[in-house]
Amino acid sequence: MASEKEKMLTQKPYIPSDEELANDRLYAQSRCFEINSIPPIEISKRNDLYKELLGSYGKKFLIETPFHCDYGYNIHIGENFYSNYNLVILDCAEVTIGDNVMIAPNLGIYTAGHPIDAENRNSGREYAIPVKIGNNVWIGGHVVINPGISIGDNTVIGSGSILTKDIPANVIAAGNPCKVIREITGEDKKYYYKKREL
Ligand SMILES: CC(=O)SCCNC(=O)CCNC(=O)[C@H](O)C(C)(C)COP(=O)(O)OP(=O)(O)OC[C@H]1O[C@@H](n2cnc3c(N)ncnc32)[C@H](O)[C@@H]1OP(=O)(O)O
Repeated sequence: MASEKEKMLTQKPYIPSDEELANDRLYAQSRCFEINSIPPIEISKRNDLYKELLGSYGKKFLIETPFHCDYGYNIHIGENFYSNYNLVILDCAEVTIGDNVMIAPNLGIYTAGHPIDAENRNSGREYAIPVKIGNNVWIGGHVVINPGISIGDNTVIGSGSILTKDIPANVIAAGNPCKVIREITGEDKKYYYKKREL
């Protein structure tokens, strides 16, 4: 019979209070506590702990603190990753982040959820669906990414957005719910912000 962890990792409903999963979370929470307690000047010590926690990572990354996650081993970040303060990743399923991704403060990536029906929900089961962020994506502050969402390459997500559906490549998307505002074109190469020329 599949363990609760196997169920979690294969997108089946699972019981998160299971002992193996509770121990895995305790390990990750303890690592996050250590990471968040390290003075910013000791950045290489902090990065060594991130490397022990994360599933995979590129040669260059900077994840400001505080940082919080559930398991760590389900998080895969590409080359040249930057996250500002207070990144929260509920990585019950895999969270795959491409190369050259920049994240503003207070992003929540939530792979997990609970059944809508109260009786099912009270049974203690939850589910987790992977999240995927492409290459060269910039995500503004105070964004929430729901379970199962993917964001295409080169896309910009506006501050305060709630992602309930996949967002394609090469667009600006924003709002609650997050929708495409416009495509990014060659014209954008001329400016850095609202017709301010580079
Ligand atoms: C890595 C870091 O730490 S970054 C530091 C943190 N910085 C941020 O979080 C800033 C994020 N920036 C934004 O959200 C910006 O609004 C951007 C980059 C997404 C868009 O900027 P612009 O291309 O200049 O878009 P522009 O201002 O022309 O807006 C176009 C339309 O989209 C709307 N819009 C733009 N941003 C958002 C948003 N975040 N939420 C909802 N609507 C938005 C505008 O109101 C406008 O609507 P209208 O056509 O009805 O008037």
